[in-house]
Order: sequence, then C-alpha cells, then structure tokens
Amino acid sequence: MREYWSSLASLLGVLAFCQSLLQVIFPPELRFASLKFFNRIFNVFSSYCYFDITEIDGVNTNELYNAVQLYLSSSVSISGSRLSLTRALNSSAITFGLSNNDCIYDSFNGVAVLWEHVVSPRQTQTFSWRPLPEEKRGFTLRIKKKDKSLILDSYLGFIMEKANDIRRKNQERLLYTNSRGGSLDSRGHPWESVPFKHPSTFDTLAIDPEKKKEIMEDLKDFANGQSFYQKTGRAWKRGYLLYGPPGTGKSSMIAAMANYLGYDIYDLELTEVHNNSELRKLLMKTSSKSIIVIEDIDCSINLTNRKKRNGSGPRNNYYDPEMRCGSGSAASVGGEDGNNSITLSGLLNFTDGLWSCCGSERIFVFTTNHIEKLDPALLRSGRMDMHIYMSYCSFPALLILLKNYLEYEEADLEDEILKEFKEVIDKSEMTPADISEVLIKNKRDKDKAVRELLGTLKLKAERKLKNGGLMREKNSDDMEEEEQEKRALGSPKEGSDIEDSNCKEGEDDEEKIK
Ligand SMILES: Nc1ncnc2c1ncn2[C@@H]1O[C@H](COP(=O)(O)OP(=O)(O)OP(=O)(O)O)[C@@H](O)[C@H]1O
Ligand SMILES: [Mg+2]
Repeated sequence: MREYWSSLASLLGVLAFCQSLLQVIFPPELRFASLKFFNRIFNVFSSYCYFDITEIDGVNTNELYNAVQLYLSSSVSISGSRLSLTRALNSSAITFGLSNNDCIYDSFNGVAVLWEHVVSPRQTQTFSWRPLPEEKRGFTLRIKKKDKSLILDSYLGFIMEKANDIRRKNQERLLYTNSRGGSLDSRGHPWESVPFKHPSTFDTLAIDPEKKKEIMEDLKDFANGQSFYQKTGRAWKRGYLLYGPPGTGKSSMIAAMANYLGYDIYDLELTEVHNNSELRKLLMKTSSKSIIVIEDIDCSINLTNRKKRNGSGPRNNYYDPEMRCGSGSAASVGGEDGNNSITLSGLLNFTDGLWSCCGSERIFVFTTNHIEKLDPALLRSGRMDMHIYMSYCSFPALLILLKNYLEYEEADLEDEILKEFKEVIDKSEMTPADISEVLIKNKRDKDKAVRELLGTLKLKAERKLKNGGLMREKNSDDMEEEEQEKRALGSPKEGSDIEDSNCKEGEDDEEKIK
C-alpha cells in the first residue's frame, strides 16, 4: 500500500513539473495561439471536419440552430436515452430535444453524421441591447471531409425544410376571417383569427374512396410540387371548386384538406369586401401554406358583370337560392371596374392575376350549390383546376358513415341488409348530413340505428319514385293539354322546335286543299 502511495506521489510530482515546464515554454499570452496551432495540426491529419451552429449569431437568433433542434427532435425521440422536453407557445405538441452535451448519429443519403449539443456557461456579459441567455448553446456537426460538399449542399436545406414541416404540424393552425369589414387591427392586419380545431379528416369524410384517393394525391402532389411549379413557370397555387347539394360535405372537405396538409384557412366573406383594391390587400396579407375559401360563391357576388346574361339560366334543382342568399346579400357591382364595389374581374385577378402570386403554396377553394350559375371565366382550368362534385350519399360513402358512427365494418352487417342498402341508397337521394342525423339519433342502439336508417332510405326512395312518376304524369298531361289547345286554335305553339315543321305541314295542307 505504501508503495502505491509513493508511486502516485511521484506521478503527481512529474505532472506538476510538466505543467510548470509548459508554462515556461508557453506563457499565457501564447497559450491560446499554441492551442489553435495544435488544433490545426490535428485537423490536417484528421479525416473529420466540424461545423458549429450557435444559438445566437451576434445578436440575432440563428434560424439554423432552431431548425436543427426541431429536426433532431423527430429522430431523437426514438434513439435518445436522455431527452429534454419542451412545449412552445401556441404549439399543440411536445417536442423532444437532445440533452446538454449529448450526441446523436444521423444519416443522410447513406452518409453518417454526428451531432453534439454543446452547452457551456456564458462568460461575463458584455454590453448587449438584448439580454443574452446564461448558457451558450450550439450544435456541432461532425462529418467526414470527403462528404463535406454533399452535406453542405443538400443536408442543411433538407433540415430547414423538415423543420418547417414539423413546426407547421406542431403549431396550432388558425382560421382567419375578414368579418371586421375593411377595418384593420392594431398591427394593421385585416384578418381576425381563431384557433382552427375542426375534427374533419379524409378518414371521416364519406365520399367514394376512389375520388377521395384522387383528391388526396392531388393535394400531396401540389404540396410537394415546388420544383415542378418552378420548372414549368407556373404560380404555385391550385384551385378547387366544390359543388353539390347542401349537406354533402363541402365545408367538411375544406377542413379535411386543411388538416391533411397542415395549412391555415382564410375564410373570405366577399360581402364584407367593399372594392377590388380591398380584396387585393386581403390577399397580400395571407400567408403561404394556406387555403383561401369563398363559400357559396354564387351568393357572395353578382357574377354577371363580366358577361351579360339573359337571366333565364337553368333553375336550381336543390332549393330556392333566394331563400339562402337573400335578395341583398350579394356584393354590389358598380360597373366593370367600379371603385365602390367588387367585380368579377377583381375576383378573377384575385385568384389568377399577378397579385395572386405575391405568396406561394396557396390553395383557393370555392364552394357552390349551383355550378350552373357561375361565369365560365371562373370555371376555366388554371383557375379552378379541379371541379369536385359532392354527391348524395353513395353505397361506399354509407359504409364509411356506418364505420364512423356505429363502428360497423361491412362484414359486421348481414348480407341481406347490405343488399337492401345497395338497392335503395342511390334512389333515396339522401345526403351524408341527413344520414348522419339518423345515426346520431340512435347511436346508443346500433341495430335500431341500422333498421331506422334502412326504413328512412326506403321511405325516401319510394317518395322520390312517386314524385318522379307524378312529374312524368304531369308533364305528359301538360303536353296533352297543349296538343288539344293547339288543335283547337289550329296553330302551332310559338317558339318551339316543332313550330317550323308544323307550319310547313299546315302550308302543305293548305296547298293541297287549294
Ligand atoms: N361527405 C360527408 N362525410 C362526412 N360527414 C358529412 C359529409 N357530408 C356532410 N356531413 C356531415 O353533415 C354536416 C354538414 O356538412 P357540411 O357543412 O360539410 O355540408 P356542406 O356541403 O358544406 O353544406 P352547405 O352546402 O349547406 O354548406 C357536417 O357536420 C358533417 O358532419
Ligand atoms: Mg358548407
């Protein structure tokens, strides 16, 4: 034991001697430079290179530091053993982080990299306009020298993109409205926002699975299509027109789109916009990665100012538009480019003009119950790229509703019942909203819900059939009456196609009589 202590003492003596020798050779003023020198020599022979990404770059927060932190949070949660947890303001999720002075390996395109989270106490604060944190934080990236170009060219860009995605997913999304009219808030913002918490998703949306898949793919292609839009010289935006009877899921579809892509929604109330320049200002204040919605476009604005219409267009099949729109609800129109009103050309510029490109990655969605009332200029492709018909409930859509509301899979239902559903569903012309109501009402007793739904569908189908028959009878009675009137008057009905041929026949007869 004594020997052990004596050898330890002599070792300490040697160390003390070496230290004093080093101090003589490298006085304090040279020590830093000599360390740097040795470091350089070490670096020349090392196969690695290192990049420091500090949290604060001068006085500004380093965006790249935040991005790396977020990016690593997505992989660290799986592989790390000691993690730091944070929940940012306005965030809906907890993020994992690398603990102080901990390391994690990552790989990119088959290249391995090492990240170290370096935290050290900050030395006495020099004067600064803004208080600095007590700790100096930063990430050190270690990569092989031969991989340097690959990593710097694409890896850091990839991290920034990924971090933006994560931020968007974690961040509470917002629903904006311009219901304040043209007035601005204290920050000069024309939009008011509330957290957007609509639970509708593509899983809960009852539409044909084929159609659903097509829409989802289109949305994904759009969201990932930055390089495509750049390459083809197109503005990075897309338009969807959702049309169909009320209660078929148009608004639910918009919410599902926003939830799927993680976009904010701007619900534009056109009746609150006073003129085209106000519309443009609203557009300029929307952010990228957002859906700009105009609901019931046929009711929001008088769309007849670009091209005169004769007013005798096809009547709606669903319900009386006057009841829904009200006579004075449409935004007024003051001539082709009125100063005190919003015009169709203003709206077209909003979606398609140069101003529409002042941001990027934006989706425009218009909804209507009456597509036939819209100006063709609004419908041309490029403006509204996809026209989506939201139909009455079909059999595949019904199966989705049964699963959502009653947790019934197709296999849980008897073949006989499925067959009956298949037979009546299309004839009944019931909307998913109507069907949901029946299911919600009876959700405590699933079998009763199915029975009652089947009964309602049959009843509706019968009524439709009867009404259809009556209409047909009425039409044929009307035609019969018209024929009789014609015969009594001895002249054909004005303006009909038959008119010309009847005239000719009449003339021929007269000639024959002569
Ligand atoms: N396709 C659908 N899938 C799932 N639920 C639906 C669907 N369509 C309607 N619903 C249900 O009916 C309710 C009304 O639907 P929604 O508001 O989306 O209809 P809409 O087509 O926008 O009607 P409107 O034309 O009157 O605005 C929703 O709350 C939703 O629960
Ligand atoms: Mg709606």
